[in-house]
Amino acid sequence: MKVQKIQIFDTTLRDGEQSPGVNLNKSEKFQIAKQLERFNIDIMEAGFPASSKGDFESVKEISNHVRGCSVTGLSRCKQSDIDVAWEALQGGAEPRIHLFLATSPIHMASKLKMTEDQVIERAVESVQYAAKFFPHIQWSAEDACRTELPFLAKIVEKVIRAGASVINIPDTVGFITPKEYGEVFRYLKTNVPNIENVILSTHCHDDLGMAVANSLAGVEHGARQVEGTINGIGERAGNASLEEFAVALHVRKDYYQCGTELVLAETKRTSDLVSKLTGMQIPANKAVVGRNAFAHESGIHQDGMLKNKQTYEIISPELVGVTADPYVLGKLSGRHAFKTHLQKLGFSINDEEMQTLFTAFKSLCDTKKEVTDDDIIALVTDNKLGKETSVYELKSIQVNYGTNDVQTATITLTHPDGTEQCQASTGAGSVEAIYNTIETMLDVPIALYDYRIQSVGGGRDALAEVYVTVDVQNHRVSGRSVSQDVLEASAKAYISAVNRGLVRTRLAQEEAQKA
Ligand SMILES: CC(=O)SCCNC(=O)CCNC(=O)[C@H](O)C(C)(C)COP(=O)(O)OP(=O)(O)OC[C@H]1O[C@@H](n2cnc3c(N)ncnc32)[C@H](O)[C@@H]1OP(=O)(O)O
Ligand SMILES: CC(C)C(=O)C(=O)O
Ligand SMILES: [Mg+2]
Repeated sequence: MKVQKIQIFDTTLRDGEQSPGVNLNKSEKFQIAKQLERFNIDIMEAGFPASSKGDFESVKEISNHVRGCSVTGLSRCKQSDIDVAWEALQGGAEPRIHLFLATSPIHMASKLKMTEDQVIERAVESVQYAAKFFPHIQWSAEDACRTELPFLAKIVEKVIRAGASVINIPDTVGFITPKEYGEVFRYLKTNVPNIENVILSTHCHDDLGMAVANSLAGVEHGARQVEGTINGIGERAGNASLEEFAVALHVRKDYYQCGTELVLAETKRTSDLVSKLTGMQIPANKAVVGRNAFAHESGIHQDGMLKNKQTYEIISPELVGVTADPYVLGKLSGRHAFKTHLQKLGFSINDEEMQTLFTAFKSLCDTKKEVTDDDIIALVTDNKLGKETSVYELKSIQVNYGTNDVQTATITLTHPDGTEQCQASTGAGSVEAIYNTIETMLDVPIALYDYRIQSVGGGRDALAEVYVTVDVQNHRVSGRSVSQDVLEASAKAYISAVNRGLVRTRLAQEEAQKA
């Protein structure tokens, strides 16, 4: 099967920056440009040089330093814009200008206040003027998809004759449907002489959620360049999302018989960088790059995936550089996924334990939105602890506190072997004094990793809820306790984490012996 190459024209740094609220500085634009180079895009629209001094500087810097692709800048059909664009782009490897002029009746009459003939004349003279400097000229018919087709064909013919080598057909307001967009390309191909000598390009906006579908329809009807942005950012509802487009072509190569030369493994990294620097968050359910794009939560899907990934996965996450665990445990998960997750955490569980743990897991899911690995470890260790008598237990606690005193805690603890011990130690604060005292009585070294406190309920009689995370012999475990008293809750949470840590250590030793 012969696969036709589709050129990727990335306009994240121009149309993407037109997203309300996005304002990239020179260094941020440069960082994105270097990542786009690694992504191996074909053409990078680095900005609109005549729009501001800052954008001019950015385009110039990118054009001088990016070598893996052709760099372009947007320009109105205006000599002064073209001059500024040449100044910014001339140092590049393959300088390219992107000229545009609106062709729809509403844009010509209301915005440009020009007749059809004046628009043709302006477009032609601008292309001819730009051709004195630039080896590559792209010309765009802004609002092409609301333009009368005979006029569109007429102006396209004239600008090709004037020297444009790429003709872009933007759906500027995201209005067209895939079938109609395909028709526009078909019409131009049959009505414009010499059109086979130029590259036809798509540029679709997502106002009706059809930007990627329209781009694909353009490709089906002869477009060989596709414009879009990373994460689909851009003016209003944004542009065609390049990662969605490229992955659609890759996965459905059998249908489109076309492909890009993007390094798809760089997709996630590129998307994350653009999201971070633009401040535009990626919706969790966004195709290809959303947090949930490769995650399976429901039991039937997880079971299918565990038996054969192809049951529910049409894109392999590795293809686009995603490494996250695809199985999300939640209230809709089933036993197969739960057991597999336990195995991944290093626990082999017999059928009887599995029954108890799965029931405990389901009731935890009813009360907690997100069940983490820490929660699952706590479930397993608590299940063991429930049957254990050999644990540390807090018998009594007394704290001596005063603003001018050294804080001292006196604690009585029962050891796993049943013996009782009483110790006192000091600390910079009451909680530290408690933890120092407990540590002097433990047989294993403990490192406190995290301590959090919150109140449960309101008013004077609110309860204190304390979460503690500790490291016990290379195992990170958490403990929790609720009490009317902050210090008692702190001590109990700590001891609960220590007990879990000891069980966790022993379970790991047992697993190692089995192996
Ligand atoms: C569909 C798109 O995405 S097009 C790109 C949109 N991007 C931007 O506009 C971002 C950058 N723009 C800017 O910084 C400013 O708009 C500038 C610097 C380009 C121009 O600013 P100003 O000179 O103050 O003009 P302003 O933006 O208010 O109006 C645009 C002018 O350009 C004219 N114009 C619009 N498109 C074109 C074009 N393709 N070719 C020639 N003239 C054009 C308008 O008719 C208007 O002219 P007028 O002043 O004679 O009425
Ligand atoms: C400048 C052009 C190509 C554009 O962004 C549009 O028409 O949407
Ligand atoms: Mg646009």
